[in-house]
Amino acid sequence: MALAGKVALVTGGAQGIGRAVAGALLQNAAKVSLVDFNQEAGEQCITCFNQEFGSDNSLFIQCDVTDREKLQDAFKRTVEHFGKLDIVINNAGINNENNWVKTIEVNLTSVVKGTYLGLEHMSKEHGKQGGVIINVSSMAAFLHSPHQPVYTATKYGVVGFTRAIAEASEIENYGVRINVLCPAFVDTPLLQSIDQEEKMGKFYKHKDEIKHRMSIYGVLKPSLIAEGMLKIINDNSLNGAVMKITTSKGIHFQSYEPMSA
Ligand SMILES: NC(=O)C1=CN([C@@H]2O[C@H](COP(=O)(O)OP(=O)(O)OC[C@H]3O[C@@H](n4cnc5c(N)ncnc54)[C@H](O)[C@@H]3O)[C@@H](O)[C@H]2O)C=CC1
Ligand SMILES: CCCCCC(=O)/C=C/[C@H]1[C@H](O)CC(=O)[C@@H]1CCCCCCC(=O)O
Repeated sequence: MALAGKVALVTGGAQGIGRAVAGALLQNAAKVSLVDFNQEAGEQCITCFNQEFGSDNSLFIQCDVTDREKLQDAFKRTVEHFGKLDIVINNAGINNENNWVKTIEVNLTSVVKGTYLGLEHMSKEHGKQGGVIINVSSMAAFLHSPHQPVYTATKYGVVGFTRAIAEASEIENYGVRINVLCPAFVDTPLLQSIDQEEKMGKFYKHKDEIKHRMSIYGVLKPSLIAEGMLKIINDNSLNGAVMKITTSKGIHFQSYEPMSA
């Protein structure tokens, strides 16, 4: 998919990985709608983007992705503003083992909802022109952490859901490619949650073990995740792909045994 003139919606786009991805899309002449609940970070981000890429190319929509009506409205406003939708990146995520219900809502339920909304606005089934959806999981879906059981569960869930719906898209000829990206540790504000007892809950006492893992595995730059994201968007052959990004192997793909039945 050539990026110039394409319209992307990025959840959690105001900071961290989402912001890096949005910046890379704008750099490649796409238009971007940032959907994020952090008003301050969103406004700050859009001010920078307007200065760097021109004021007609990005839009900030304040929205909590767990609010289904608001998320639906964010998709609608993006299409009204830019005239169409080509790319959806379901990236918003949190690390909160204390409020684990919220973690499931943000990291998994909202990704499912964002995928279905993406299909509603891009699938040939709905008379639209096709597109690409990328859901953000984590290497936690392959190397679980005893200190983040619910976060781990949501990231396993995102991989399973994405692979299954990608196959449905192929079978039903939706014209939408759906893939999942699994980064190892990335240098973003999310990592600060390790030092927050109110987020780590009873696993707070293990924070040094997580930090030890970080020192072993290293910490990636958000720009590398953006590079992986653009690779998925540009490669029209990818559907149901599970991209992993680690310091040891860089950008690579998980392979699976073909299903026998
Ligand atoms: N930073 C890391 O080490 C890794 C992050 N990931 C995943 O990457 C994704 C992005 O994470 P980061 O950029 O690191 O985090 P971050 O905390 O830096 O940014 C997340 C963004 O999502 C927004 N957000 C959170 N909850 C929201 C909600 N309910 N509604 C709307 N927006 C919401 C935040 O306001 C923030 O702008 C997440 O899904 C995370 O699980 C995956 C692997 C590693
Ligand atoms: C603590 C909040 C940030 C969580 C970031 C994330 O998604 C974490 C993943 C780690 C998981 O919780 C346990 C880990 O060790 C994960 C990172 C795994 C990196 C593996 C890299 C392997 C390699 O380099 O080959």
